[in-house]
Amino acid sequence: IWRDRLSSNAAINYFPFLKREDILESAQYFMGVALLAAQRSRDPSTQVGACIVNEEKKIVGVGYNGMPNGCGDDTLPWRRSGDNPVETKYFYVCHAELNAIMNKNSADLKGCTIYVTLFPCNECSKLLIQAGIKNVIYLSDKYHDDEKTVASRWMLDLAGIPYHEFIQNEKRPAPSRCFRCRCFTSFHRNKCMETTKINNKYIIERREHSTYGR
Ligand SMILES: Nc1ccn([C@H]2C[C@H](O)[C@@H](COP(=O)(O)O)O2)c(=O)n1
Repeated sequence: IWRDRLSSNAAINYFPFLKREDILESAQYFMGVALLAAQRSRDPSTQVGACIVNEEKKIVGVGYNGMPNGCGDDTLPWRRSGDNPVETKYFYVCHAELNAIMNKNSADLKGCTIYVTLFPCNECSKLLIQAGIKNVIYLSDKYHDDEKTVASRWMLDLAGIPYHEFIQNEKRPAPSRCFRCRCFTSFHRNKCMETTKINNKYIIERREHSTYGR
């Protein structure tokens, strides 16, 4: 019981190999990066972020929707509709996926996964397919029934690229704890490591103990 009451600072002295178990999952981290990137967008109605991750789970490209470089955020229109389509944003804005691909910091994107806050449109899916991206994880699908999205899904299906909605992991399972000492170090779930400090040195011994009685 007294170990339960130790502050985490004190606990690390008694259990030098103690590590945090309730860390951010990798998928949440990558979608989090995409959401953060989206906050850089100047689009007043829809901000989109994309994060491309390679097979080693390394981030290799991040982007958000914005006007092309050098074209000026204050010059081109941000509105959605107008008498003339030339006066709307749609002819100009670079999508998050395009920017994430163009910002890539690796030789190619073959086998990568893209985490994107909005389902890719048909133009973006063409880019993703041609870039060799193998998996799409999206957050919002608010244009699900638009013709562009229907065409997008068709192409992704034909190219054999799976797409999955990102599911927020709201209720995480409690991290496993040692039954006896209640520490969070999963590898000794039933094997408690007793640590004693003798002559300023930590002596660590493993003690088997039963799983009953917490
Ligand atoms: N997969 C997508 C889809 C759209 N975008 C960008 C393009 C526009 O800036 C904005 C959509 O604007 P709305 O029609 O909702 O006013 O989102 C993107 O980057 N990636």
